[in-house]
Amino acid sequence: MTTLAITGGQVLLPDITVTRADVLIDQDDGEILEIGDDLAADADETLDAADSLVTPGFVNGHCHVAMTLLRGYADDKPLDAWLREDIWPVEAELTADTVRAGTELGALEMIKSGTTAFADMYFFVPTIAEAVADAGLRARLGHGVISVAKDADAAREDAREGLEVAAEIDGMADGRIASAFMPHSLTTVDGEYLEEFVPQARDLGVPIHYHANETEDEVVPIVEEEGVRPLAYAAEKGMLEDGDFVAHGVHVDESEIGLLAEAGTSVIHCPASNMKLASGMAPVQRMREAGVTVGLGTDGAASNNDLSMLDEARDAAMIGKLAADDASAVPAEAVVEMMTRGSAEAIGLDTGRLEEGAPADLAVIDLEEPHLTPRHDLVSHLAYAAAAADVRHTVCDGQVLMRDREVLTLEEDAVRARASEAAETLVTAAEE
Ligand SMILES: CSC[C@H]1O[C@@H](n2cnc3c(O)ncnc32)[C@H](O)[C@@H]1O
Ligand SMILES: [Zn+2]
Repeated sequence: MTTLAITGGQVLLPDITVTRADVLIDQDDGEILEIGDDLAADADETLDAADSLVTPGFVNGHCHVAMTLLRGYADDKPLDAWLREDIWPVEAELTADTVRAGTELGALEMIKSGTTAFADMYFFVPTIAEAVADAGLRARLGHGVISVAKDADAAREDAREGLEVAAEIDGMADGRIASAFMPHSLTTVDGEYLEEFVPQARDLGVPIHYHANETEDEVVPIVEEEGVRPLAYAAEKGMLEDGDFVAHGVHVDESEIGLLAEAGTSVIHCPASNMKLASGMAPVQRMREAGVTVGLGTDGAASNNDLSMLDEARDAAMIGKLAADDASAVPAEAVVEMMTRGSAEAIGLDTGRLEEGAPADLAVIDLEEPHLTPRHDLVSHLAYAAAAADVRHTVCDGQVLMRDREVLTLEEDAVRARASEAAETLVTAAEE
């Protein structure tokens, strides 16, 4: 057995308390062996965590990782115009090569900001899976299915690809990669395709993930055409079951919150994207009080504009208070839970907690910074004050992905150069 000890740190435990301890890891199994005192002596390798906080690796519950290529490409528009006028035309020019470059850039950014697992909906998913496997991260991936503006054959082919990809990649990278069936949203995939393909996804045993209730513009047509709220419609289509997870859940009413809680379908809250696209404020406090599992996600880098879960945590706490008109709503403990165990449970990956027997996915945050001084409350610092640049080390599945701010699984300069070139190629192709 090869072991790794994280020594001298303060450790964030599953009950969101912090204790002084070392963490001993079995690198062969990728599991935490022990959390306790003086564990360095027996370890083959150590990572110094003095003056640092050892947290579970952050879990980004909803992303479009290769959209790093479109960071800063189109800003300051609402969702529908942004997608139709800017994003979808350029995404039509994506290739496996450009998606690989964008995924590597996103993986680099995630590792540098302490994220060890994420859920992702995009195109060229087998290529994304390979890049994720090589970067050493954990992910649940799926092909984003869209039927609008396609003829029936093309729409059915796209949905079939969603299922085939889910079957192909599930379990890749020694189980670090899982899959899901991912219809883009309830308004961009026609009901007939949901009726045909959702049961097939159930047969495959994968969860369903989709954008839901993100804007009012998405709610109104479903109410008008189907006579029910979107999540009641989703339930009718068999898309609201235990293990399923929706992105956004901004415009949900009490009846829909009840449906989510009853079904065991989770919500991934994406506060930065919701603010930037002016989509609205999700009722996070109400959903949590009703028993809905709420995770946190960045959405793509084109609507955020970064993939830092630490930024997302602060945004979630701030907007959660504003939405509830209550400064005690969505407190630090809640967002720290949401960015770790909450997202992990929502997307169905076994991670997000530091305890014996848990997967060894963690981040070490350097506390020796002016903005993290003094140290009254490290949970408060994680929610409100820590930033991506404070992450010193990142470990996933027992493997060190970043040591002393140097990423070991990706060559940073080369990744940035390839991504810049791919972004240029993509935008040029879209303009021709
Ligand atoms: C079909 S793959 C995923 C698809 O989703 C688009 N997208 C990015 N951000 C959002 C968002 O906030 N709401 C809805 N759709 C979004 C992305 O550009 C891809 O086309
Ligand atoms: Zn999204």
